[in-house]
Amino acid sequence: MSASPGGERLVDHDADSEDRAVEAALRPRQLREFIGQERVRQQLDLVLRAARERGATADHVLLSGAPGLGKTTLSMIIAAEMGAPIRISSGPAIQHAGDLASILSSLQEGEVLFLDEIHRMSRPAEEMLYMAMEDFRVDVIVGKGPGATAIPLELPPFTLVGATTRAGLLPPPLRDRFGFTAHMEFYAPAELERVVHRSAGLLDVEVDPAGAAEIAGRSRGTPRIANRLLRRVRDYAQIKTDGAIGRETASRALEVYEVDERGLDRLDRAVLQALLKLFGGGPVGLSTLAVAVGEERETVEEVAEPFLVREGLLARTPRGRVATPAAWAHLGLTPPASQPGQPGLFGG
Ligand SMILES: Nc1ncnc2c1ncn2[C@@H]1O[C@H](COP(=O)(O)OP(=O)(O)OP(=O)(O)O)[C@@H](O)[C@H]1O
Repeated sequence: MSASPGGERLVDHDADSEDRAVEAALRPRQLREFIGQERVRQQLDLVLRAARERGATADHVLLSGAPGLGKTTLSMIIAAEMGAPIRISSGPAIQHAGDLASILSSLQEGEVLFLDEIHRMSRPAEEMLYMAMEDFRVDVIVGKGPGATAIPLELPPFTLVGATTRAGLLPPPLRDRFGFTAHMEFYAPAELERVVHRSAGLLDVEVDPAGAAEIAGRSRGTPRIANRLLRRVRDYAQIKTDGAIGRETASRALEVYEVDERGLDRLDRAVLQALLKLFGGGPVGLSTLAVAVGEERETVEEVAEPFLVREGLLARTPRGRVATPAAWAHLGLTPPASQPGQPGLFGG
């Protein structure tokens, strides 16, 4: 997983090393323990149960969705539900067709192969995967130049679970070879509250419903972030209070870590503040905005903006970045009255 620009952020969707160390302990192991994603769960349940009843290997599954929504967890659940072993690798780790051939040729019958970031696989490996998925066969090329020969290699039936941040990043021939595609959505606050309660139980932390709601509301719809905020609030509670987490403790702790009640962190707020206070709400060009907050253009564009756009606080327009009325309200500021004859972009 690539590190985000802009340094370590508590609200980053990607896993840091601490996350990876605890995530294994917090992962649901069975489909019925997996919180939220009702539709995906129901559909997957049917796919897996039907395959089990037929005594067959499950169809290939493509999982798409933002980092931290549970794709790795689901792939492990698929293996567990099928009573099959799992092999984990990722697109960037498979740069040569030979890398893939060696993984495929060592799979056991029915094994689940999880390929994270499958859209980042090299072209030759991708082409080898087409045949492997469809015919459970690969051609291993031996030798070079005119003397090279293709040796066909039969593979045992396996289930490929591919994960990608966007299914649209996949070439259609690859996408079409998955029998089941599931798109994972951001989680609703009530679902994240359940994630917080469940993780608190596993970590042996006491959290009341209001405390869980406070953490869930700041977690950007993402279980990984909910789990991370829970751990930071636990630290605070341990040092500053009796260790139990209620609304007050959660909100004080997250103030210390600069994650506001909507899940914005220092960088997100700096971008909004510059946009509102220095540029009257825009439109302003991305580069100008980046200079104003003292960050790289890419950091503003890739790290801060996606969440601000998703939250309806910022809009990208052909004339530049524009704050929405919700942005003014969130920072407790009043938008300037629009010029006569020049209605605001949002009808103000
Ligand atoms: N539906 C869920 N219920 C409970 N916990 C969840 C759920 N989804 C994810 N989690 C927890 O969130 C953390 C991150 O999940 P996971 O690693 O599966 O995400 P991911 O989508 O694979 O992310 P990445 O693409 O970055 O690898 C894990 O600790 C996992 O236990």
